Amino acid sequence: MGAPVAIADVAQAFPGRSGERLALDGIDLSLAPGELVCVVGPSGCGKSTLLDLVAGHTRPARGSVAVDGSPVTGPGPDRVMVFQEHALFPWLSVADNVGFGLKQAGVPAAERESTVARWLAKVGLTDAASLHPHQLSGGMRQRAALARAFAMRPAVLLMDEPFSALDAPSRDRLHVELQELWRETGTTILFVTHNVREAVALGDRVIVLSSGPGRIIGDVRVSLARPRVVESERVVALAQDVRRLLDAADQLGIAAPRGGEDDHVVI
Ligand SMILES: Nc1ncnc2c1ncn2[C@@H]1O[C@H](COP(=O)(O)OP(=O)(O)OP(=O)(O)O)[C@@H](O)[C@H]1O
Repeated sequence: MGAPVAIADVAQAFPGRSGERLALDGIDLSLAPGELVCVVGPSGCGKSTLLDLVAGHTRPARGSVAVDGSPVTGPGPDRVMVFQEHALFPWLSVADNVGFGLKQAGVPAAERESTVARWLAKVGLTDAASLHPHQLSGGMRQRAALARAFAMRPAVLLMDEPFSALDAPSRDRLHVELQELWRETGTTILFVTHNVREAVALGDRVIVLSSGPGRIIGDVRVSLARPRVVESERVVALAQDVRRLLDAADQLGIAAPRGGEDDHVVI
């Protein structure tokens, strides 16, 4: 079996005003088993495009994407995505949402029930099992989405800015909870964010992307003790180093994060 994620010389292009426009170029990235890798970069640098390629929603214009040694040719239950918007089904209870993927995968009812109960307990939603998504807070909804994703035991969990819409206290709590769930399950995670501190707080590595087209300009190993929080002094210091990388790329004209309102990268 190969690396959980192996991306080799990938480019992706989309139709632009004057022909094809490169969104990603020369992307080489491998994740080790159980690694939590964060990808950070300015708005439009291709972070979601990268996740879509691993999820199999799109095929690369060039290069290859493989998961556990098999080329990605389309979506599959081995790759589960968690989005900024929770994407829970509003007409299903929390328990049925968490069990939805298991049901689709043909897991027998008894096993499904015990798996759902276990995951609801892990994310602290046992008492909310019969509620519907509109009855939950934003943090509870994202915890339900996490439970649904982890319950599938994916080879790779793909996370696209899952906590960006939350208030700071909920986000901080979920940072710690995610690190606990990740440690306990050994899941390989590819986590996309525009928040540099979040990337440093969560990642074993932080992959820094430039934009226009998205290229890897940094691969920063983070070896601080866990669980980490975004306010920790050492996280803030390392986030500043990453930010300097982005600024240097900007000055060299190979990235486009400008300080100011339009700069989507936050620290
Ligand atoms: N389906 C598509 N058709 C045309 N262009 C696209 C498509 N998807 C993405 N793009 C373009 O590719 C580039 C990268 O987009 P992508 O959404 O991956 O960036 P991002 O880093 O995730 O941005 P953000 O942080 O704002 O979510 C952008 O210029 C975007 O306009």
